[in-house]
Amino acid sequence: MALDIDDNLPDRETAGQFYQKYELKEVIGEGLSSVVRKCIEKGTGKEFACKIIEFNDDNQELRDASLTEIRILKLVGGHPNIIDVVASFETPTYVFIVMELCHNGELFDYLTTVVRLSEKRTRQIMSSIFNAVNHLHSHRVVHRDLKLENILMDSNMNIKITDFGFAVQLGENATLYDLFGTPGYMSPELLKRVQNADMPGYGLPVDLWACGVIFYTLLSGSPPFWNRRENLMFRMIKDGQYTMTGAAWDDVSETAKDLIRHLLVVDADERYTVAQALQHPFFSIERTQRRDFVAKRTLKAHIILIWSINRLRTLYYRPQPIRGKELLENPYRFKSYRKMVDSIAFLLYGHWIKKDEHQSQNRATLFQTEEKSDLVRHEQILEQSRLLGEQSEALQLKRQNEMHEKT
Ligand SMILES: Nc1ncnc2c1ncn2[C@@H]1O[C@H](COP(=O)(O)OP(=O)(O)OP(=O)(O)O)[C@@H](O)[C@H]1O
Repeated sequence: MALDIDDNLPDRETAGQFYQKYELKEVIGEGLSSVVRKCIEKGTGKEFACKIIEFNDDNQELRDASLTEIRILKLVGGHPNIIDVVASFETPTYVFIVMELCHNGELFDYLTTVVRLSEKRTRQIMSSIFNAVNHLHSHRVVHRDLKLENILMDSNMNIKITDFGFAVQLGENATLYDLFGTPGYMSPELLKRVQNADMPGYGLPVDLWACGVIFYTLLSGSPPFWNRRENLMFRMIKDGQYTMTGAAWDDVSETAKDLIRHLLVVDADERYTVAQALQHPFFSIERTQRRDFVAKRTLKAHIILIWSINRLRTLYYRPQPIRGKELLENPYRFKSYRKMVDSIAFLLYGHWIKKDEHQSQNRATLFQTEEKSDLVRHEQILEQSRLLGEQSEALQLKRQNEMHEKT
């Protein structure tokens, strides 16, 4: 939603240099320490995003951090999966970072609309993320805040890593000690170090842990580590306590799960590096599919294809019988009902719930949500269930009629 663009705009006198070149437009995002607005380059009419960081005399730390962010962005710029910075401006009270504009927003919002992604789409996204991380790590830059909200999508749905506010460039053999990041994505070694000064520092592997969390969340629609009580969630992280069971994982390949297991490894020395992740068979599936023409294999593929089409057709005309008792015990077993339960849960809670046997996790509460079970919601739920029920009955009837016509 576009906010009033005259609210809290940096004044034109102090930020004259910026205003000579750009015109600020509506707010498109907000962080803890910044506001991001759309802006137009006056000479060309091109659209960009502008991150505006405001600080006062008491907050020189924020100013220094913003300047480090710009330095790092310029150092790693030019990679197709890292946000491009086109200009930056400093005044005594503001820093402006002008970046390419990502029209399709955050990966987080995209995932919220589709609930979870196919393995194929996840492969494309994770490949882009790992390629970007590979580029960062080749410069010894550790991002420290990789998460779904910091991964943007441009107008072609290409992935762009952004928000380098916590990023640092490590010296040779240097390690880090401070608490930076977002709770659900923090690595065990970072948490252990913060709680115990005798523990060694942390480094590049924290980004691979965060990649594991993102990977897991894309495939299942829920985060691997979640508990309403943060200290319990931190315990789960430190123990590497997560599962890949439940309906969401049924059709995920062993290859994908194997890569997740190599990323969510508590011991940072045992965890995959980004180079190892990129070499994993999960990413060679598409490469191996592009093989040379072999007549026997092609014939076999065609036979399987025809068999599958016939099977699908049979399934369509003869829908799987739904037994009442089974439906009551495990509605998720039936695809048609899975969607209905999801929609009702979404209306009730205002966010997606995790569908595993414990019913204990949900993705969005990790990023704060409130239960929205007021009267209006209940009305909506009843209406939604009624409509879904009608739709399902109508579909069954239609199929039966089609069956009759065919026989
Ligand atoms: N280039 C861009 N194109 C489109 N939207 C953007 C762009 N850059 C940032 N945003 C939006 O603005 C939000 C805040 O930006 P960013 O994460 O860089 O700010 P921040 O102050 O560092 O945030 P945080 O407090 O989460 O660390 C992003 O999550 C995104 O929704």
